[in-house]
Amino acid sequence: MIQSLTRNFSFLASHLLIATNTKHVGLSLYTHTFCCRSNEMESEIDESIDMADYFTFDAFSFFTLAVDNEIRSGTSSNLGASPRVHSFASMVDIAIRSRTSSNWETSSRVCGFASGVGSAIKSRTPSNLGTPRVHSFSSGVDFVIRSSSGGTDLETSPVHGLASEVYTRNVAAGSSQVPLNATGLFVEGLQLFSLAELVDATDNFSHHNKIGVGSFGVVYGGKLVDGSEVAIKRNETSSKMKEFQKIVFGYLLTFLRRLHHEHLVGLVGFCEEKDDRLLVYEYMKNGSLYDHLHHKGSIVLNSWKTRIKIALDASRGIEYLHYYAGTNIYRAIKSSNILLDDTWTARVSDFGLSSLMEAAGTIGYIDSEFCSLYVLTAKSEVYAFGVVLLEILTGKTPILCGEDGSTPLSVVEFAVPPILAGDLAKILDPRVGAPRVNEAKAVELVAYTAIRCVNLEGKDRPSMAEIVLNLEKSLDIICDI
Ligand SMILES: Nc1ncnc2c1ncn2[C@@H]1O[C@H](COP(=O)(O)OP(=O)(O)OP(=O)(O)O)[C@@H](O)[C@H]1O
Repeated sequence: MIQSLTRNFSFLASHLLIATNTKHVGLSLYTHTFCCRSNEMESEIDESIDMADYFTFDAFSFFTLAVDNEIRSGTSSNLGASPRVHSFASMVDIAIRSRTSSNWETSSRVCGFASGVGSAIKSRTPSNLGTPRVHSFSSGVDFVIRSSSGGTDLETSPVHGLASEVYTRNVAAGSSQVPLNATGLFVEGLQLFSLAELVDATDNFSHHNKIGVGSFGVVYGGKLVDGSEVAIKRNETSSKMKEFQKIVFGYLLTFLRRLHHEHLVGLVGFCEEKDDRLLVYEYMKNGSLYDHLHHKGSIVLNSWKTRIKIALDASRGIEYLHYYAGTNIYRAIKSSNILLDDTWTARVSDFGLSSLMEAAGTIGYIDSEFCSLYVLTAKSEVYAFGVVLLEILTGKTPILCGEDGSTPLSVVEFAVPPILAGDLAKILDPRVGAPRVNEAKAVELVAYTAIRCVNLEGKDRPSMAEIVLNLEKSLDIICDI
């Protein structure tokens, strides 16, 4: 058991390095790489590792959660019996903060931790993190990774000790399969639901309660015992996908629980029982922007002021993800992921989630530059948001079916040439009607921003901060009327 644990921990630590090595590509490609590389690693380390062994990934998540929680709590150890982990966590925190001045404050410490260990290992010189203990920890990880024999000296290594402690705690908590359930304490800020509670909330996941299907699984509307309405995403997917979701679930939660913003759809809690993994979100009563633009034809959206306000709300949510959450984990900017609450305030949903389930994005929103360079950046997300702005202006879907069997056209191809030619009126959604004289200036500013977002090269596109400024100006103009 001890050898197996150590072997698995080394396997997982190897993936930690892969994560840091691919960080520039973003999380979605990281997860893609994760899947591909995991097979290679598996055979390098021990061919007998099978899917059942993946549960230690959750043990690893548990560990990072515990460390992270310790760092944030800044109080006496929640781990109680483990002051060593507490002081280790503090040390990692200091190391991470001293290394960069900026967004570690708000970004995921787990990511920072991975980066720190990754670069210390790669340097293989006295630690560039400044603290020898971090370096020696990373050396320990390195040693375990490199050792294919599972030799006895691993039993005394700090890595083994940590892994062992994590494992013991999981078993002591009564669940070797679903450690996060047993340690809900460490998923601070999220509610842990039992499956029975969610069965009750959704009338046993009835067809009547089903509100959609996405890459994570089926979405149900439900009501909790306290009367609050929620949207519940349940992993009703293939068994292969379920295995993958099992691996990434803890990782996903560590990201999502940190993200709070008035223009993001909040994650309320989760449930993890046997093969079931469910995410419980705030309920967005008025559905998606996509549905209103392309299916429902809601009269509420038949005003330029409302459309610009929705665009601004969404841009603020994405700006938060880019700058304040310190991570480009959002790979699903599209109008179906911009949801509207009961006050018609737009909130971005699915951040993080789609990035784990998909490699690059949805057709129609994929950055033109990504198609040639295969690298996703914040500017790829700006491109996708530009497509959303064009949908808002034109009322057209991202890909327009060709008339009379002609080749389908993207909304970018449809809208950009007339805008550049100064013929904006030609492409505006007729349901809203031509902007009045004073409105025209505001709508023009949105159009001008949109075409900059969909520039072929990322360097010519604006930042999310500039987009927010332009949309604020545009809304100000229209509100002054
Ligand atoms: N919090 C929510 N409140 C209300 N409806 C929601 C909520 N989350 C999702 N939905 C609805 O459920 C449907 C499916 O959503 P989901 O986010 O799972 O997939 P998607 O965004 O359509 O696709 P993908 O997962 O590929 O991005 C959407 O049409 C959306 O309108």
